[in-house]
Amino acid sequence: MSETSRSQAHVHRDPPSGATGPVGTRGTGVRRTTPGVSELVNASLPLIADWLPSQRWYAGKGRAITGLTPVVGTPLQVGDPALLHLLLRVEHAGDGPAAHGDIYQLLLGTRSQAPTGIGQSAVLGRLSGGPYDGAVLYDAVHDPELTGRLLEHLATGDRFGSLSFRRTPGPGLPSNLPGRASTAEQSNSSVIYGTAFILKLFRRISPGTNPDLELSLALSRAGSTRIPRVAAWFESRLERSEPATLGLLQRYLPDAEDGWELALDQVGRLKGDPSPGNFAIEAHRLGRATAEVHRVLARSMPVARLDRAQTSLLAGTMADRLDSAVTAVPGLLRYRSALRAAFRQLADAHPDGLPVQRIHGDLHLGQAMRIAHGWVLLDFEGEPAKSVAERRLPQPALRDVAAMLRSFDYAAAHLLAGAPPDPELAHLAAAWAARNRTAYCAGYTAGGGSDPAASPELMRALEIDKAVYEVVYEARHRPSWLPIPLAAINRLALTV
Ligand SMILES: Nc1ncnc2c1ncn2[C@@H]1O[C@H](COP(=O)(O)OP(=O)(O)O)[C@@H](O)[C@H]1O
Ligand SMILES: O=P(O)(O)O[C@H]1O[C@H](CO)[C@@H](O[C@H]2O[C@H](CO)[C@@H](O)[C@H](O)[C@H]2O)[C@H](O)[C@H]1O
Repeated sequence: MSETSRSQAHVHRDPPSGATGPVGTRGTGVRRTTPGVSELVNASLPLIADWLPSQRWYAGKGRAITGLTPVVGTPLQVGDPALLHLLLRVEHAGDGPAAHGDIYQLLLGTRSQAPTGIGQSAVLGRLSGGPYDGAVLYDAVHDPELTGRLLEHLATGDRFGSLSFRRTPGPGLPSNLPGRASTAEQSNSSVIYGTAFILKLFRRISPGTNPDLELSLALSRAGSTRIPRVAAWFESRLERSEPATLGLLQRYLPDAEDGWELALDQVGRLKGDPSPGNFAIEAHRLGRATAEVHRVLARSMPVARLDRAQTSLLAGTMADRLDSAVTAVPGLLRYRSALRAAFRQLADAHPDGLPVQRIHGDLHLGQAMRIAHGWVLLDFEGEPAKSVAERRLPQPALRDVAAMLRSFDYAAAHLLAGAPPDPELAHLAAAWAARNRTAYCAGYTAGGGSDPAASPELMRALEIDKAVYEVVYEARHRPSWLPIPLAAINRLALTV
């Protein structure tokens, strides 16, 4: 923590409310306070406060931490190394009086010496005081022995106080695989077990079932092969609310190729290759796969029809999101009236309302993996910036289509980024994006999805809404990428 935030933060050193028994209490649901857990948690808090803001998955960047309060601390292994599972409430300067901060999931390892090969960024520091005085505290995601422990708990369906590990029916899970931390750029943290499984540890925790688990389970249960099969998950009761999903174990796809990487490779070939590959065939297949997933979701989860007033409300939500984005990124102000007009036109174009259903919610090329039998979709969590309640609302299925169209645009724009202006290359990149966007929409329609071309006002509003989200996302996480969605906003505003 910086000196400023350290002086403002108050660290609550009360024992975590759910501190549960040592490993010996597994399976019994018995809760008793383990001697030393609260001392370990308390000794960890100052190190956590320093380390948290630099984590990619930490959503409070730019806001000073004003409080850290342990919610539940569960020792999953004692000794050297020890493994502590911690749910921690983080409060920030500027949180309104009704806000209760954000809850984060931490898996903390302690050892007398840091594990070999662990990167500096995974080490929080040396503990001072408490039962592990002098031991190194680190992010246990990077310790294969300790992540192996988690797989054992998932395999046996253990329970530790409020932590429950749950398996789906089917073949048993191996319990002796060490886990390695994934190096993918992501919003959470993942651990890969051999070539068999991948465990996503959700970092910012909300009460209730995470949409990624909810939708992946619905698709798995419906027999869909368009997602990696769900094998297990774990959850915890937070205060008195329904259990919050903490981790999701799915089949790992070891030979899968990431759609974003494939697209960048194809776009890169536009630079001077006389016979660039034809990605449009893949874009078409991806459109079909998206439609297939939508059809299964529409069969297995609730669908509805927004009436006229609700459609206007949907357009109003987009306008509200634009207004907050303008506050965060004032460069959007000059487009505001054109974009608001596009949202009004969406409502006017659909006087009879719109069909809605559960959707992916944050679809892009990086969420699509190409395996031998075709495309598989990942990460049904929705946009990380939205509340879980918002992410669970049924939406027009074309929202996912519009999001993927933005991704083709991103891949093309990536080719031009940072290079001197080259009108010929810009033309080739724009043509690449247009070709693949068209192929994706054609595949979506051929796969039984509703034809995007039949709803131009809706598609434009959805694409604008996504680009507005991206402007804020890039300003916050990757400022050098901000010109990509801003250029799209400029282009879309000119069509209104
Ligand atoms: N089942 C899987 N098989 C292979 N790779 C995967 C699998 N699930 C995720 N990945 C890899 O991990 C990355 C991040 O996963 P994702 O679910 O999108 O996490 P996050 O929600 O944290 O962004 C993906 O882009 C992909 O490269
Ligand atoms: O995959 P996440 O759930 O972490 O999604 C977030 O990060 C994405 C970037 O990794 C971001 O996607 C944006 O950048 C992509 C290229 O990196 C591009 O293909 C997408 O179209 C664009 O939206 C996503 O918006 C964000 O929620």
